[in-house]
Amino acid sequence: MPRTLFRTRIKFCGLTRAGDVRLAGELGVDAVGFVFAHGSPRRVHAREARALREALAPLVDAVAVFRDNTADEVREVVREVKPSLLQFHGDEDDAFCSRFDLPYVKAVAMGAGARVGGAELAAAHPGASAFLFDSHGGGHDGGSGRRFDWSALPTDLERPFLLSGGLAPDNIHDAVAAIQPWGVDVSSGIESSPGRKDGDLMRAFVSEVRRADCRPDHAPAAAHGALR
Ligand SMILES: O=C(O)c1ccccc1N[C@@H]1O[C@H](COP(=O)(O)O)[C@@H](O)[C@H]1O
Repeated sequence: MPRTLFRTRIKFCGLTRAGDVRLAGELGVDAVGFVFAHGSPRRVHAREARALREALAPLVDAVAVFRDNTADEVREVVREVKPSLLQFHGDEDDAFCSRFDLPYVKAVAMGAGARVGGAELAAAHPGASAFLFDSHGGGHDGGSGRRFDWSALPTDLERPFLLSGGLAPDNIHDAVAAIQPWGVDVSSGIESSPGRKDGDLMRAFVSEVRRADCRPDHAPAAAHGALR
């Protein structure tokens, strides 16, 4: 039976325990995120994240997640944790996101029925290596476990993107099959409580993504989240 070898990237976000970081690596996850956003129940300090990073397997990216943190806070994290990618979830502009000499992902607020154009996003953040569509906005925070209306995703985005917001083992197969994003990002959907990941849910999430990747119609050329 022919299989299309297209692999959706997976990021697990909001890890706070070394055991969860180790398991993410063993499951073949591409990246783990450490949250430095003030007010998040998953927030870790730079020193804690540095210790967590030591539990990370080789070839797995560490992503530092911010929401309107100061430049000094971002610099401290970059120095201590040495992330390979930054993720900005607030109102940061391109000049701010670009000043740390690391690739960055810009989160786009899709809450409250927001609609955005791909060209508009690329113009606002020309330095972004990818965009991440999440359900925050309209009074809701990131990491809330809420979904947004996927039909609002821009169709003209010529940049890889990550799908996020309310993803979980019971909906991720259909999400990947329908949207074919470059990658997916999950936090609440693999947790037993904020910051504490559940091994069974982590395993089930990865295996459901891979099940979707193995669909015969999952072709990279058709994927609108693919690199061009
Ligand atoms: O996870 C958080 O607490 C968080 C706080 C502030 C900004 C972003 C945050 N996480 C991001 O939220 C989504 C995942 O949300 P969900 O719980 O799976 O619905 C993801 O992009 C995280 O990076």
